[in-house]
Amino acid sequence: MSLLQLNGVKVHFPVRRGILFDRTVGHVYAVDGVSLSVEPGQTYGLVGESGCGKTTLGRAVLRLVDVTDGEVVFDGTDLAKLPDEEMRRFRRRLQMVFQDPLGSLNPRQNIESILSEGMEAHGIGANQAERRERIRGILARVGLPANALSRYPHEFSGGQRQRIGIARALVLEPDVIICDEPVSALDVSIQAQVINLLEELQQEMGLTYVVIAHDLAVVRHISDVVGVMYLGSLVEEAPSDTLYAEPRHPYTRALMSAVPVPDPEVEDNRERILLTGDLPSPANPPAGCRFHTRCPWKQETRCATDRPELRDLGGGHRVACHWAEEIADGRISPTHNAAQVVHGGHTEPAEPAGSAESTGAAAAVNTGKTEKAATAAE
Ligand SMILES: Nc1ncnc2c1ncn2[C@@H]1O[C@H](COP(=O)(O)OP(=O)(O)OP(=O)(O)O)[C@@H](O)[C@H]1O
Repeated sequence: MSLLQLNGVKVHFPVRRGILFDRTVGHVYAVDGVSLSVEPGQTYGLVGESGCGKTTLGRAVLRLVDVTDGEVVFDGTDLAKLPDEEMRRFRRRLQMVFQDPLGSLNPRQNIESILSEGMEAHGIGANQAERRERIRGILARVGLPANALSRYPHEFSGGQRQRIGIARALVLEPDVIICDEPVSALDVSIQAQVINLLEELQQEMGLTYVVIAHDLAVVRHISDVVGVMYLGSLVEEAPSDTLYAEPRHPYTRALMSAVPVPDPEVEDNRERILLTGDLPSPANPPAGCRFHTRCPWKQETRCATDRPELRDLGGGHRVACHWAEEIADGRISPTHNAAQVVHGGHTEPAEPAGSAESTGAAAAVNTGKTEKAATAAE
């Protein structure tokens, strides 16, 4: 059985107006019907552009924001509708590690006090001496010096502060840790150390992770399963290796094509899908497929009218695109009239504007390549 299962989770924030902010004039559809499951001991990676609802989804699992609709089933109990009093029993078992370690640590508390706080609240340790012993053990395990106990957050480097954030979650002996952009505030040289630490801790303690990140490289390394979010919904989900080898949703393909390849020769020749246009507002999402306004493969039928459900392609690979198979085998090519092909930074216009009806505009100059480089016309 899954340890954590989300069924149709929605988080809609009301947009209020008026002098007293008492008039609801609309909603921000931050999370709009997400279903996924996370198995015990697994890492589920959640990726997507800024504003797609990743953080809100993580916060909804912990009930830090109210769930508008849907279920958050943790270890057999739906947390979404649980009264606050009962939710307290589960709080300890679900912890979060934040992006900005300094911002999430009280600068006036020393490390012992920061780490003791949650333990006291959850009745862990009979007294302070016992709690201190436990904190010492955890600090050593996350690679911090013993004298860290009496020091303050500003005395540590960024990487050390993230280790404190991890220790703060660990002292509560959680089952699930939601890591929200755990390394994006850190130097690249430090990122791998923190990721490795998270992996080691997972193996030793049997932890289950949900790792939220905009950086595909981070998620790839650490995740068993990856879910890609766009404008409040999951558009694709697959075992990590499958997703990276065979991305099926146009948005996932665009995200992947933006990741640089370390080999300069490959990097110079590889093609990229450049998405133009801003992410639409989650307060006013497009009808039909939410990605259709930026999708190079947009079709006249269905895309603007029918919202695609996540459907199973087999082997745990799910995709929310009406045309995933046709795009994959080349039966559908990019359809817009402002296609660009980017070769290692050199931009060449494809067919002249107006050739949209020749649906192979970008494909024509991409013959034999796996990725189609294109920009959306809108
Ligand atoms: N409390 C709130 N009230 C109203 N709107 C909110 C609230 N919290 C988030 N939003 C909106 O919900 C949308 C999703 O935000 P969220 O922070 O979950 O995205 P994200 O993918 O995690 O982005 P980032 O990586 O920038 O944090 C955004 O448009 C955001 O402005």
